[in-house]
Amino acid sequence: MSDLFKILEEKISKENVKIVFPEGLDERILAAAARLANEKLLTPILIGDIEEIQQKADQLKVSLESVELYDPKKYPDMDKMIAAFVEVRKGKVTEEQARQILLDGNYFGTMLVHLNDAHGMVSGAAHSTADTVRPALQIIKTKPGIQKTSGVFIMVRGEEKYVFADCAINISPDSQDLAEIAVESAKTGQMFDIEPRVALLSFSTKGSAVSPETEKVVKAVQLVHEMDPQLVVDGEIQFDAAFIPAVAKSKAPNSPLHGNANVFVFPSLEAGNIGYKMVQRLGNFEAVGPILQGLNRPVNDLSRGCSEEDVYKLAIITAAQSL
Ligand SMILES: CC(C)(COP(=O)(O)OP(=O)(O)OC[C@H]1O[C@@H](n2cnc3c(N)ncnc32)[C@H](O)[C@@H]1OP(=O)(O)O)[C@@H](O)C(=O)NCCC(=O)NCCS
Ligand SMILES: CC(=O)OP(=O)(O)O
Repeated sequence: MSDLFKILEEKISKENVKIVFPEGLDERILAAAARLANEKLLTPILIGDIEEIQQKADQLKVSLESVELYDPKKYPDMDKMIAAFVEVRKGKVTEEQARQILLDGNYFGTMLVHLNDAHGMVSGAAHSTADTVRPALQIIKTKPGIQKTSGVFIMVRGEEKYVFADCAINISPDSQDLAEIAVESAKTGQMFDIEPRVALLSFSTKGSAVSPETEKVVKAVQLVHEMDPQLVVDGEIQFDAAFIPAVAKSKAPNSPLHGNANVFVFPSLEAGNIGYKMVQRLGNFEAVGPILQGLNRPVNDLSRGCSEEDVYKLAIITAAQSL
C-alpha cells in the first residue's frame, strides 16, 4: 500500500491540485493539511473563521504556509456562488435560503468544487456522513450512466488489500444498486492495483437458504453479468465460501472465485458498515476511506473516528481521483 501511495503522490505532486477541507478547525484536518502543503503534494483550502484557524495552528505549532483559508461569512464571490447554487438546485431553494445554506462549510466547500475553484473535497471528521455527502449528491451529482453513489473502503493489512462496499451510503440497496456497486467497486479496486474478484455476500451460498434477501443478491449477480460480462463475480455467497478455498470447495465447488475473492459487496449498509468496522478494529486492518465512487467530481467522507494519517491519505486519494 505504501508503494501505491508513492505512485499516487508522484502523480498528484506534478499537478497543482486544490483540495477543500470544510472542517478547518479540526486538529486532525489542520495537521494533515499542513503536512500535505509542506510536502508540496497539493494545496489545501481550509474553511472556517480565519483568525480561529490561525490561532489553532499556532497552538498546534503547524505552519499554514501554502494553505488557503476561506471564511464563507467573508467570501467576496458569495453572490456568484448563491446564483450558481440556485441554478443547480433548480426551483428547490430560494436565493434567501441559498444565502443561509452556503454558510455551512460542507455546502460552501462542495460549491467551490462545483465552480472549479477546488478539484475535490474531504470532510466528515466532525460531521455525519449524511451531512457530509448530501451537498455532493445535490450539487455534484452522479456521472452519466450511474444511478447511485456508493462508498468503499480499501482494507489493508501488510500486503493484504481488499475492497469492501457499500459501507457508507445506500441503506437498503436493491438488485440494480448492488450490481452497480459491484461494477464500480471493481473499478475502484483497480485504482489500487487490485485485480478484482467480486463476491456479492449473503448469509446463504448458492441456494443454501432462499428468501427475498438472498433472491435480491442472486438477481444482482445476473445484472452484473449483463453489465460487465468479463468481470469475475459470484453470489449469493457467504464470506467463508468467498474467502477460504477449502470452504469454497465444499460450499461452492463451481464458483469462479475459488475462495479467493478480494472485492466484497455487502447486501445492506448495516452489513457493510458493521463489517468494515469489525475487520478494522478486531482484525487490525487499516480502513482507507470511505472513498465515494460514481460522483462527477471527487468528494470523500471521513469517519468521525479518523486519525490525522487517515485525513492525509484520503486527501491524496481524492486528489488522484480528480486527475
Ligand atoms: C446518503 C443519504 C444522506 C441521502 O439521504 P437524503 O439526504 O435523505 O437523501 P434524499 O433522498 O433527500 O436525496 C437528496 C438528494 O440526493 C440524491 N441521492 C440520494 N441518495 C443518493 C445516492 N446514493 N446516490 C446519488 N444520489 C443520491 C437524491 O436523488 C436527491 O437529489 P435531489 O435533491 O437533487 O433530488 C442517506 O441515504 C443516508 O443517510 N445514508 C446513510 C449514511 C450513513 O449514515 N452511513 C454510515 C456511516 S458512513
Ligand atoms: C464511515 C463511517 O462509518 O463514518 P462514521 O464513523 O463517521 O459514522
